Amino acid sequence: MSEQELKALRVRIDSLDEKILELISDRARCAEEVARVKTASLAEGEKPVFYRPEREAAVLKRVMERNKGPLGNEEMARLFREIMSSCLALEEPLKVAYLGPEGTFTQAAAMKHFGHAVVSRPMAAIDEVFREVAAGAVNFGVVPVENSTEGAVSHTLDSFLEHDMVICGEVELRIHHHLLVGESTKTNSITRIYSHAQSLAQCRKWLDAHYPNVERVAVSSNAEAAKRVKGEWNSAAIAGDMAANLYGLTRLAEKIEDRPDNSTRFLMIGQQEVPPTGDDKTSIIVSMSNKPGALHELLVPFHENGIDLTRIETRPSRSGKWTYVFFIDFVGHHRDPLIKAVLEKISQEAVALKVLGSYPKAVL
Ligand SMILES: O=C(O)C(=O)C[C@]1(C(=O)O)C=C[C@@H](O)C=C1
Repeated sequence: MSEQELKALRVRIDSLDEKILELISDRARCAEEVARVKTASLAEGEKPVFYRPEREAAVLKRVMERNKGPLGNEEMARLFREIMSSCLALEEPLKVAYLGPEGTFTQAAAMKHFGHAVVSRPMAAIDEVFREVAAGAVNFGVVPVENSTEGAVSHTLDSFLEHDMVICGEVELRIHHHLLVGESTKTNSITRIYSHAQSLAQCRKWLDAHYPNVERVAVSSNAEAAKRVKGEWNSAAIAGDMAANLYGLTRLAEKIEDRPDNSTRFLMIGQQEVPPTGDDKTSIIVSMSNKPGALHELLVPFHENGIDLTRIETRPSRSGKWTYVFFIDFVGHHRDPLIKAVLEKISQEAVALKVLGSYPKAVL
């Protein structure tokens, strides 16, 4: 390519950037207007609802449907995700608590769902995320709920039993783990590997093969593991890209998770109900009496009405020995007439039924 051609293309890019800049600013002014309209039309004592997950899902889907390339759908939606995040911040800067410290996969999930224009607050434990949301100190919380290799995150499920929370969104993240070392680590003298228990379990076979005699130390998060390794000459950490970059660690081995499709699903929790979008999921907790056939009774109405169950998890109820609750996710919104009828049928048989929330299926 000649210098001349390159120059001409850059002139074109500059001119397109000016147009994009103008359009984004127009869009941002629209969002300011939206905020004004939302505030003006309130009944007395009512608070404005600026964040609208159902609308955000529709905007992102529309972008993906209309995209003709060369950028891929996910890439294009990610750019619009950030534009919308900044527009929302003009209306109201969202405060989001997540399972910290900084650099966790949960933080990456929060950014993937809300974009980067939020005020994010790392919490030391899952329960603290729930408490921060319940206290109204933040608008939303982000917690991991299940991993494709290791199953349910029981701390999260148990927290739902203790707090009244509304699930308003979900996001899935492909999880890649790396073996990380600090500048002072002597790589052939590693005697200890830190990570979160879930991450150690997700890399069990790789560790058995490569570091069979090295002590595996479970810590509160993989970002915490990365933090510890910094000054220790004989240890390594298993963590992801965000933690590696944040703590300036070197990747001794990359993508060491046992399953290449290793993914984690995260939930957004808050106090706000989300209206139907036509492509939603619902999460409920049900406790049944401890009698033969109880689980069968619970599942029949879903089967008879052709409702797609996406997950069922059992946990001790914490209110009696050997009594259990079922966490169930299914496709549909609790305001859909069919789902309403099924939930009514189940509540006739159940000891207790609680709808944790209906929310748009993850778009990104
Ligand atoms: O449509 C709205 O209600 C808006 O507030 C606008 C907008 C957007 O930028 O598109 C911003 C924030 C909401 O979460 C959803 C959409």
